[in-house]
Amino acid sequence: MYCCCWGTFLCFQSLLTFNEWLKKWLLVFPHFCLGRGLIDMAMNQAVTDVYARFGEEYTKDPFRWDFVGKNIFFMLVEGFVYFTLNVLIQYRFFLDHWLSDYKQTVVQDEDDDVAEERQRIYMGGSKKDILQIRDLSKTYVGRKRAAVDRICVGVPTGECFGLLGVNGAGKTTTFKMLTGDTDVSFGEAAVAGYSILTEIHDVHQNMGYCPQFDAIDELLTGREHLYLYARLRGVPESEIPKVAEWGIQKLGLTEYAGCSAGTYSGGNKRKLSTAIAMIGCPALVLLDEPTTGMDPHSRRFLWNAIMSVIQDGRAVVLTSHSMEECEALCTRLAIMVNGTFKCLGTIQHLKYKFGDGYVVTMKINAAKASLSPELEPVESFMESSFPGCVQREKHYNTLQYEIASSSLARIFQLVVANKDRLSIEDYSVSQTTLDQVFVNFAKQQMGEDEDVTLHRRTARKDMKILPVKGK
Ligand SMILES: Nc1ncnc2c1ncn2[C@@H]1O[C@H](COP(=O)(O)OP(=O)(O)OP(=O)(O)O)[C@@H](O)[C@H]1O
Repeated sequence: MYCCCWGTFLCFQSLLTFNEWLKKWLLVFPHFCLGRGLIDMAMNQAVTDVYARFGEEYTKDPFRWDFVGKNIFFMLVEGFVYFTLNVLIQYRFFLDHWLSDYKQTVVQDEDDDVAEERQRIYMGGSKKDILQIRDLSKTYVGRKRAAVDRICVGVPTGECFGLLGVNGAGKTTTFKMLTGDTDVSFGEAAVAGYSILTEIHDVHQNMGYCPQFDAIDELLTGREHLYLYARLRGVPESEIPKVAEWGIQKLGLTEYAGCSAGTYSGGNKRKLSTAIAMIGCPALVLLDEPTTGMDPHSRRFLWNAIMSVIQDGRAVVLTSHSMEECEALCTRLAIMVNGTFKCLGTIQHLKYKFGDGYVVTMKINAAKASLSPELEPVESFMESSFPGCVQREKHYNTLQYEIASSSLARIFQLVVANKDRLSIEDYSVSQTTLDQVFVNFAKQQMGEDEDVTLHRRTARKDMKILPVKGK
């Protein structure tokens, strides 16, 4: 019995000590200080009431240190400390220091156009560009590999810059960093001279964004959306109806402008999202796959709207999985793989540099109607005239070759000169499509986690499906 009581007492003592210790340590939380202070004051009032019932006076100074004084003191100190901490976090004070290692790693195996653009940005050559991106990077928490890895680009006025890449390449993450939707892990970017790190409100004033998934309110009509966003963008009240009507006309939404957006088809929602991005004439318009789900007519309508933005001397950054769209709109483009730019330049330049050269298709005549066309002479002619050419297809009377290292004029010259001798009925010469260039790069994203470098034409053949050698 004695032991049991002694044990309980000891346990009680240690609990009391623990309680005292906890009451001290929990003072670092302002919520605890406030709560504890209020409880102590309430208890003090209860004790005063009890004393009063017995006709005695009980007064205790509430500001005493061991009463509410320490709680008030800690709350004051914490208010100052936490506010300072908040400001430092807001302005990325710690992040910049923690991530300083990022700066020191060198980008390896970079395409020369991408490296040239990087140098241009480093040397300050993009000062006049509407969008300047310098080493912009993002690594999501829990991810080993960066979703966006030190990309550099400058987009001048009057340019439509295309950002291509397979799913997961990092296009949307880039947009999210530019719009402030997600934190930047490293690097910086500026829109119309305003930094996305420190002047995001000014950035928003100069930027329109059409996100990949329509951010629209199902209950508002198309017109109401445009009114709302025009107001948010700071369009003067008297001009809002005019601006909203402009958006409705521009994107062909006249018929649906009065209907609630919840009833819109997928394509019309995209149109509305694009109209919202364009409202108020921002200097930079970011469009994340704006034509997804649109019919060809609407798509062309939207292309015209995008063209008018470029002609206005503003800039557009566009992501799309339609090469046709990129060919129609983009003045320059970059293909993103695993968060990095693998190539950058005009479409023609990329086709020439990374494309498979030219594709020659020939139809061969039979010497007599009863005989099969003779393909061997044409095959030996192609192999001797264009060493290294690759036979892509061989059918009954058709041959198709891929010629990497020859000029268009030489191909025409040789084929025309030997046309009759080789019984070539007709032929066509076409350049590599942007699709082929894209597919070559896309293979890298689908491959191993480790980056694979794509070199110019010499290395390109390694990546191709083996040609048909149907002899
Ligand atoms: N919130 C997130 N948390 C963790 N990882 C993410 C998050 N968002 C994107 N990622 C990862 O970052 C990488 C890039 O994704 P992102 O959405 O930017 O690609 P994308 O090029 O826009 O693809 P898509 O063409 O499908 O839109 C992917 O590997 C993706 O899984």
